[in-house]
Amino acid sequence: MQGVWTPDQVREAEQRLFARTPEPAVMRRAAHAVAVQCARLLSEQTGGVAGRRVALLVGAGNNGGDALWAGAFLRRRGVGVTAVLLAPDKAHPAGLEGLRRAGGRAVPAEGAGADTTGIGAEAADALERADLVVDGIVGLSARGALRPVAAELVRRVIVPIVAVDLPSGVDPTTGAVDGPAVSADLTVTFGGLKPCHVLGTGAVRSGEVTTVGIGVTEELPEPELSLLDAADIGENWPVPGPEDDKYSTGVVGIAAGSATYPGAAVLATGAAVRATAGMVRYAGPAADEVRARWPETVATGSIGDAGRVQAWSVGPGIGTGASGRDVLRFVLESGRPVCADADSITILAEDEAMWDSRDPDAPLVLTPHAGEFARLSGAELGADRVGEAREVAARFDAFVLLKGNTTVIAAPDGRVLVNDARQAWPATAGSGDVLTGLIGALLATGVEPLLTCGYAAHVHSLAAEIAAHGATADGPRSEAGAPIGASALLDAVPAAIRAVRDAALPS
Ligand SMILES: NC(=O)C1=CN([C@@H]2O[C@H](COP(=O)(O)OP(=O)(O)OC[C@H]3O[C@@H](n4cnc5c(N)ncnc54)[C@H](O)[C@@H]3O)[C@@H](O)[C@H]2O)[C@@H](O)CC1
Ligand SMILES: Nc1ncnc2c1ncn2[C@@H]1O[C@H](COP(=O)(O)OP(=O)(O)O)[C@@H](O)[C@H]1O
Ligand SMILES: [K+]
Repeated sequence: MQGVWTPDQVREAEQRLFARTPEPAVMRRAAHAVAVQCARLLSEQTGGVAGRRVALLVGAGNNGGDALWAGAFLRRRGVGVTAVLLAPDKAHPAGLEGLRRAGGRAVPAEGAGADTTGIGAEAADALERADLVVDGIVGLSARGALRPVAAELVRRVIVPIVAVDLPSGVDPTTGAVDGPAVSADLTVTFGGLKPCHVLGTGAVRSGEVTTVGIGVTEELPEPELSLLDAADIGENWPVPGPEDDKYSTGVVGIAAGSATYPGAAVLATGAAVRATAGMVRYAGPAADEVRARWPETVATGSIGDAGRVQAWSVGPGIGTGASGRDVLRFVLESGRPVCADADSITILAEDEAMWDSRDPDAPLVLTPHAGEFARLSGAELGADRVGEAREVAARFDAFVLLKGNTTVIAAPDGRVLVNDARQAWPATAGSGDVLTGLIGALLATGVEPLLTCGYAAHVHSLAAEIAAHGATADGPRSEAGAPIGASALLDAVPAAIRAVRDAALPS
């Protein structure tokens, strides 16, 4: 499990560190780590370090200070370093002095010989000749997108960019980008990951992320968010043991689909069949279709005849009319853990009385996409997906899995897990039905709901990736991949489970 800390948590940890280690020494540690990574990248990209050229984009604060000190370290390794100062009067004085002492030079971003964009001739020249650019424009104190001059400098860069702490222009707390921003090849961050490295567009803009401790890590509190590793999941994915039978490994009920939408039933049921070893019961109007596709399922036309289950997945394709409401009421009253998806979320959002059916002691998982989330919360989803998911989870005393490229999972007690898909292949109709089936199956085996959602989201996105890139049985793995449908995603679920379980094997 990897922790993610908010900018405020990191700042407070830094203050505790400064009581032991003076601030300039901490900054030099941070800058040295940036320089080491720059040298590595220069070496990989150009075959050497000495004699190469680096341009530093330097803003008004300590982030710019880090970049200037990193430039001083690089200068000592024979790199030609030019700092392009966005705010020459405010550039970190000690860093600037350090760079100059080491033989580096500094030029204003808006200097003499400016063209119509306002960029000075020396700054333009430094960028044109650079083998690598360091982004020290703004760090933890960033607000909003890059301002015009910084945006113009960044637009001109055609070589790899190393971001100091985070890619400038990305919101540190939400990962949102609402205008020009840096796209880094590598981000060197300090103390621990911040939300912008793992959420939304920020995760993409960060490129490869390297975390260096610089003494801050030891001072950090409990993380604000966590990411699960494949090994965490593989180690705990429920598989049958010698004493198990089909009941002890969990019986899940799937209440999904309708005459109009039998596919939702087939996909959700199939996911449950593939996720865990126990038994899958299906109840609903698509019983014939489900039986035909999944003969191992115990299928019935009516929810009242479904039989005993340890958890329910309800919602995909049930409709929001009277029959859908009856089905939802039945599972909420069952006292079993419930994963409520799709139409059942819409019903819960519209009909306050439906909540009265809920057994308050049974965990409820809600799996909205952005539109369904807006119905629940009462407003369009904003940039702060973590904050909003946490708020809705607390309000409804439910586990909320907010879907998207980055899936945010919030527990009612405030814990948050994040799954970054790092690709978008699951963005296909019916893939949510597969996720519902995975979650129900894990809940039935007794996995704790927050972890259930984390495991399911990870395996779901990994299955999509495996399917898109070609499972081994289909031939050689493709680097580029191709679009998939939800059925292909479902077919790749066992391969994804095998991959996470293999990741947990002792090496
Ligand atoms: N406190 C310390 O000594 C340490 C700080 N560190 C560095 O310091 C950074 C934080 O430094 P600061 O708090 O001084 O602030 P930043 O360097 O993040 O920001 C500086 C200033 O940039 C301006 N700014 C905000 N948004 C902008 C935008 N969109 N475009 C252009 N300018 C914008 C603001 O006026 C802000 O005060 C960290 O990200 C890290 O890189 C590291 O050196 C570790 C130690
Ligand atoms: N751009 C994307 N990148 C990665 N995953 C995505 C993206 N868009 C959607 N997903 C995932 O695909 C699934 C879609 O679910 P949902 O919207 O309920 O679809 P449906 O109702 O058609 O089954 C969710 O697991 C979601 O997290
Ligand atoms: K930066």
